[in-house]
Amino acid sequence: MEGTAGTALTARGLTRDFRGFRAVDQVDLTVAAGSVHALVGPNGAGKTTLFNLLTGFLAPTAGRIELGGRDITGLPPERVARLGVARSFQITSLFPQQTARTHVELALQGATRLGWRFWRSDRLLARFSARAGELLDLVGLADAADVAAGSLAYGRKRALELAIALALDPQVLLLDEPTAGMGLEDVERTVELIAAVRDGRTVVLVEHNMRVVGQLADTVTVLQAGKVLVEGPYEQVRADPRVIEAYLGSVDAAH
Ligand SMILES: Nc1ncnc2c1ncn2[C@@H]1O[C@H](COP(=O)(O)OP(=O)(O)OP(=O)(O)O)[C@@H](O)[C@H]1O
Repeated sequence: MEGTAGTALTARGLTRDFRGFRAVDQVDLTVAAGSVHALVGPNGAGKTTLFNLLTGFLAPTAGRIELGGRDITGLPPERVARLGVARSFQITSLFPQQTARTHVELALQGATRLGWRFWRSDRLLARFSARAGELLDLVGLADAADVAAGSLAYGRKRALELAIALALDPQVLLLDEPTAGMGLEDVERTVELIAAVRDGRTVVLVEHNMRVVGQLADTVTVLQAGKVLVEGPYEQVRADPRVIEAYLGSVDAAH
C-alpha cells in the first residue's frame, strides 16, 4: 500500500524556536499514506516538539505542513483533528470516574460536530453505543466497557486512549511513545494492537523502544538536535554509523 496512495503528511523546513533555542530545525518529512513512520532520536532531539507542530498544539516559527496536499500550517489542534489527524498523549488524560465506554462515546460524540443535540436522538445514541462497543473490542477492552477508567491497569488505560483516538476515525494517527512505561507483555500487546489499527490509515509514532520500531515501522526518521539525521527503512537506519554515534553516550543507548 505504501507509496501507491501518495503522501499523507509532509513537513517542509519546519522550525520551532523557544526563546532563541531551536528545538526543531528545518525538518523535512514525508509520511507515505498507509505507512507506519517512526520518529526516533536521543532525548531532547525534538520529537515531541515535532509532534506538537504536526498536530497544531504548537505553531511553527517557520515552515509548512501539508495534510494530503492541504496546507494546515498554523491551524489549531481541533481543526487539525477534524481534518483527520488524531493523536494519543504520552501522559494519560482520562477521567478516572468515567467508564471506558463513556470515554469512547464522548469521543464519538465530539467527532460528529452535533454537540449535545445528539442526546435527543435515541437512534444516534444507539449508534454511538454500538460503535463504542466495536472500538473497545478492537483494543481488547470489551470486558472492561463498564469499568471506571481510573481502575484500569496502566496498559489498559493506554489501550483506552487508543480507542478514544480511533473514535475520530483518523486518516493519520500519531502515537506518542505508545509503549512507554509498559512491561514486556503490554508492549507485545500494544505492538499487535497498532499492527491491527494501522489498517487503512497512516501511523506516525514516537518510540524509544527499538524492537517496537523494528516490528512496526516502514520508515524511520532519526532526529538529532532538532534536525533530521537519517531517514530510511529500519534495518538500514539501525546500521547507519551516524545513528549509532548519536545514540552512544545517550541514556537511550540501553533501549
Ligand atoms: N516549551 C519549551 N520551552 C523551552 N524549551 C523547550 C520547550 N519544549 C521543548 N523544549 C526544548 O526543546 C528540545 C527538544 O525537546 P523535545 O521534548 O521535543 O525532545 P524529545 O526528542 O521529544 O525528547 P524526549 O525523548 O526526552 O521526550 C529540548 O532541549 C527541550 O528542552
